[in-house]
Amino acid sequence: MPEKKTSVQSSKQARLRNGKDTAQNSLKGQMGFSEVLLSSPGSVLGLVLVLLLVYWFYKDLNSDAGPPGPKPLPVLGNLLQLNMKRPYLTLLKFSQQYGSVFTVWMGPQKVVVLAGYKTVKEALVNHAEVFGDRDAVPIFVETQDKNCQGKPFDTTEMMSCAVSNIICSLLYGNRFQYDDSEFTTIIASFRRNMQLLGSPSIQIYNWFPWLGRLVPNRNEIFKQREQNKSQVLKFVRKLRATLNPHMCRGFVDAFLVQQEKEKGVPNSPFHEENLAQTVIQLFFAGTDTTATTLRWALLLMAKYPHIQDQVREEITRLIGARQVQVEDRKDLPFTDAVIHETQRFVGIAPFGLPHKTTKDITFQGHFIKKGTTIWPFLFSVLNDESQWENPNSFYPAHFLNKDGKFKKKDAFMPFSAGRRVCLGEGLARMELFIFFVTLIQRFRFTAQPGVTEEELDLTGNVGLSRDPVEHKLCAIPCF
Ligand code: HEM
Repeated sequence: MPEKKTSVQSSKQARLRNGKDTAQNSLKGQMGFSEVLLSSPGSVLGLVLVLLLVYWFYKDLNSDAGPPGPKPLPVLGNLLQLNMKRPYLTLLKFSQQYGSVFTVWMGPQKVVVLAGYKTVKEALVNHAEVFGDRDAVPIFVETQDKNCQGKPFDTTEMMSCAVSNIICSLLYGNRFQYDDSEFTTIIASFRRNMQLLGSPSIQIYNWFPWLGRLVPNRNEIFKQREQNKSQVLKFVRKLRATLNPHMCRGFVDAFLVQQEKEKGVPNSPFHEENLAQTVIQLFFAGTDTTATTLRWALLLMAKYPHIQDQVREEITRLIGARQVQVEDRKDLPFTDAVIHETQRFVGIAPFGLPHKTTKDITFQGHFIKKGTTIWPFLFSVLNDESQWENPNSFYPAHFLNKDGKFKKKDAFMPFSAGRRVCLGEGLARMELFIFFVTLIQRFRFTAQPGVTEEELDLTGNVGLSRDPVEHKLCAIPCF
């Protein structure tokens, strides 16, 4: 495959990813800490009082030894230096300044950030035990208890429904029609929760959990969580009523069968609360990540139609119109490379999830205390210049050798690595392949009329994950 066709230099994207965007873009893109607080005037007075009260508590913020980093302010830490809409850009700049192991203070919370492939791999794989604990995220802890016919459409709902149905099949042994109001209500409620969880005010809440009810989105999350839980328990009741222990329809059935066996066992984990939480977590972890990656993939295909043509040509040549199977992956190296490059390029989970050290460790010459919050900075691994030829471009050739065969890359870590590697990696990879091939087999994706390919925006918004900015695409049937 000619290199010219697969290397797409997106200079605007490159500047953004390097944190050197124009003044105009950074003004547009930045939402400062103070702006977020002032958007909720009722909380300002309370916040000032609380800040004064806790000042003495954090006054020795600077005295803790550990990896270097930008100088923090008392209580606020480094928040004022942080681009709240694109925090990964600030962290990339810090990593250039302070090296691959550095400290930032997210308000009063000390975070050690691990940046770049070599460092993240050394920590998560070579020291898997020490860096393998999950750190608690306050908002998670507290809430634990069409047919478009070529017309422009927002890909969000369609993708969420398709991917959620996979999780529904695994959990309930059942999938839903896209117009089933029970299903669309669940999807809408989960999506709203995802938006709230990724909102700047909830990020601030996670650093200052004592703000509690002053953060309005937190209260809505609690309400949504309760709704999600009662919806899940409603499904569980239906499944319990028709349970056949000899024919499990899905995870919930298997759980209920085990619950029956453990009746009377003290402290058995097989109780209703655990079941509801597990189902909710699998929905959260398994829907939005995969659906958003697929939305990015289609957006990239609309942006770079010559790459889309190459994918379709390969699919048509090798599997034609028949239904794709997982085993076809090995025969579709270019398609596989495009999917991998999509995941690398978009870095859907820029910071992974927080980890915590299980004991004191001296890592790359820096002392890190037991119990320190660790951020494996996956975005920096997926953009590490020492590992990727064109880190700032959408360049499927990253995953192809000179003969056009698929080439594995160790620095491909969108699912993280080590003890806490994504539980759903195998499922997600399967879903991405089957959905992507099926969609490209049947439709040509383009920008909506009046929007040029150049105008399709690849900037992305970071909440809980890195989402594409709102956009519409056209899906034109290929036959
Ligand atoms: C493109 C899709 C996906 C991406 C990019 C992704 C990425 C990640 C990442 C970066 C983590 C954090 C790992 C760490 O802490 O080091 C994670 C954790 C997790 N993921 Fe995924 N994920 C995806 C899909 C899924 C799916 C489909 C499921 C389930 C069905 C799932 C379930 C989980 C769970 C349960 C965890 C927590 C594991 C733990 O705490 O040990 N993920 N994922």
